[in-house]
Amino acid sequence: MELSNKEWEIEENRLERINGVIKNQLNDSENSRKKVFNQGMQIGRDFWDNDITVPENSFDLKAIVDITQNLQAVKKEQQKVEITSNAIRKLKLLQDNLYFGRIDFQECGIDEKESIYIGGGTLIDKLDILIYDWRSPVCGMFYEHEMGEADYECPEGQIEGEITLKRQYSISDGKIKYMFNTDLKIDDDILQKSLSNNCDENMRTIIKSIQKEQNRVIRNKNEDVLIVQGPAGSGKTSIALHRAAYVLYKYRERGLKSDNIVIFSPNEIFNDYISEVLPELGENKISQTTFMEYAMDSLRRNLSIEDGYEQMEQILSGKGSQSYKLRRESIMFKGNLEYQRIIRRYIKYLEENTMNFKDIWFKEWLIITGEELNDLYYNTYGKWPIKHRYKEMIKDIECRIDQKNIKKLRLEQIEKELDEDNQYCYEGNDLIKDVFNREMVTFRNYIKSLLSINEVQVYKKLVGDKVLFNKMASGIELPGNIIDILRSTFKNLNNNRVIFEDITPLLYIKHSLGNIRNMTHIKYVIIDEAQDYSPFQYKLFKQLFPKAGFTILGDINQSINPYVNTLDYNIIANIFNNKSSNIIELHKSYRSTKEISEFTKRIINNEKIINVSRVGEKPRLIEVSDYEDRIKKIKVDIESMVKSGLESIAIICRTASTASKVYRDFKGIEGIDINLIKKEDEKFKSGINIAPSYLSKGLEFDGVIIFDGDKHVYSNEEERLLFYTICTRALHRLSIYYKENPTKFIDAIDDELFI
Ligand SMILES: Nc1ncnc2c1ncn2[C@@H]1O[C@H](COP(=O)(O)OP(=O)(O)OP(=O)(O)O)[C@@H](O)[C@H]1O
Repeated sequence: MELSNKEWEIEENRLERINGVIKNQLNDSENSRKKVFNQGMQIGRDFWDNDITVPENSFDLKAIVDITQNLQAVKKEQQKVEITSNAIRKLKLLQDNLYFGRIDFQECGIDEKESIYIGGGTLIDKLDILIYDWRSPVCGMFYEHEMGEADYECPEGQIEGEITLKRQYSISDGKIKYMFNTDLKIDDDILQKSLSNNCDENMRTIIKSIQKEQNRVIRNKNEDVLIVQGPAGSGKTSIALHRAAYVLYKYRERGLKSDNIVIFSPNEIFNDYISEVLPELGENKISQTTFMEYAMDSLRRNLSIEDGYEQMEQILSGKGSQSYKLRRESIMFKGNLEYQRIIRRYIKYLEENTMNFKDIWFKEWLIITGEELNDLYYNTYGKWPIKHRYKEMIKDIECRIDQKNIKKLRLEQIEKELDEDNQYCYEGNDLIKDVFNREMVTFRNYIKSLLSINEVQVYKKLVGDKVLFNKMASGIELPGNIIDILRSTFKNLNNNRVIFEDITPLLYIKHSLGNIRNMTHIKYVIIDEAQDYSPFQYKLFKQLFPKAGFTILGDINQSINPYVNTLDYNIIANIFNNKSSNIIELHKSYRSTKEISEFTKRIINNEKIINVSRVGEKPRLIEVSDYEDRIKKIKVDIESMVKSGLESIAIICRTASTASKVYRDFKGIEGIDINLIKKEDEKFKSGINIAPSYLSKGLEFDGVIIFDGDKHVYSNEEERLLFYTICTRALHRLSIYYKENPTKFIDAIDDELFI
């Protein structure tokens, strides 16, 4: 709807006021930052000029108080600088993206209606709220309601009323480029415009066009466990990050900070890709990690640990062999909850049954009897994890060494022994003390080795002892080749090798023994690509983060590893059975054009997926005669994509070894600047990339070229979801290359859906 000149004038005047207010606030903040910075510098200078130092080992109370006070003052000034710098950063962000929406809301029982302008942050001038943060309760109505009756919940309760106007804006360089009234949902112009853009090197925020179903996840009231299933491109990662921003906003007053939130994502490249969303939303970066990074930090340094990609590569390349079958069974068995039960029983067994301590002597002195040790282990400290019991028992032994006056007695004894033996010639007590200290080091090391527990040894004992394993597994159905699985697990552990599916049991054992601390400071955990974690991994997450709420987002149809998937979100909900959980399903997909989306949803035969995106070209199936022809045709394809304005293009190969070969072949071609995505990469580069299938997950590209969409390459039914996942990475163009026959996964797709 065209807006009148009068309307334009009103809006432009208001915008001018806002620009002025921001400019003034920025000036004030800059000045106050300078001031506090100078104050801080002055305190620092005085500190050094007055030479306030405390001599080493001094107990001069006045000097210590002086120094502490000065340090506190410097710290306070630093905090003030940080606060003003943050305010400046937020104001600048707001200046660049003022506001994008407005609703006029007439609250029931109140005469005056209020115009609420919605932007990336809050702007207040005196008592007037000029821009509302998109996360504030009242702004929820912008995403949730159309014109007419509307309500929202705020700390004071439910507010009801009517939306009498809904307007959207495009503002840049402090000027309104366009604006329009809309009584529709926000999946119109602004959304379409945003979706038709090329993708960036970094993921973007979507606050201007968050959709109703997405908003319900972002603002969901369930703070315990929220599980979201959504098709490829439904905005799960975007939602995850916007939810983190929302939670930070909502609980800021309760002290929630960005370092209390952690997000688990599939790999470092993906971490880099999403890293700018929160800063763009005015928040500090939250801690982003991968399961593998966590495992590497937590397990022993001397272990050689396989990552999920090596596991994946083995699954993709070892089909049919005996070792492949064993591996498949091992992955499936070790990821499930039955295996976790076996290990839980085993830990309990260790805690309750196995110890039979012997008397401990130092030379001729009995320090503690086996009976006393048993009593400490099973009774005094019996409620604690084994590691903590040992720690306390070592403290008790130390006490007894003191109580029994062992040092004095032994020093006398050593002196006597040395005197009796004429070959020693010494003066003073140094030699005697040295001898005693050495003896004590040896004794303490012996105690430590006696009272320590190592997760690898513990795990090895379980898988290396068939009788013990069967006892722990009683009543649990085991795979037919369990003996081989156990044998190979034992062999690996014996060689200090941990294969990917053994990481979770090992971490679980380590945690249960008390060798990993709970991360109680983490209050919110976000797990993206949730379908890639096994039920056992969820058990571990629950243990590691006992004080956290969870948002878990995934797509069952993108389970690229057929043997590690959660299959059913109810299983996850059950795992967190002490917390309330909600499962929300999304149905709309935004990433790909209608044509690509129609094509891809038929790969998995899922008619429920609704595409809200723009029109584009149909996917193309391209036959080649041989390898050279494939490279030649792909080169032409890339050139045509670049010519039509696409900026990021991915050639996706099934395995890493094919990707490396193709990369080498393309590297030699003039005029094409190409990058190979490797699992150890930490940065995501836009442009033309070659990637193995499993590393492209979560990412998106303007154009996607499936390098080896041949019948014999993607032949195994278990890889259907992998094929679906890689095709759904495309925004605007999708080409699938094959020789002789394409993969059977497209057999059921109507001919008119591709060219
Ligand atoms: N409401 C929205 N407004 C604008 N763009 C959106 C919206 N929702 C999603 N998008 C865009 O759609 C694309 C897909 O989003 P995202 O990667 O978050 O989806 P996903 O569900 O995590 O995908 P996948 O499971 O396939 O990895 C992104 O480019 C994102 O910016």
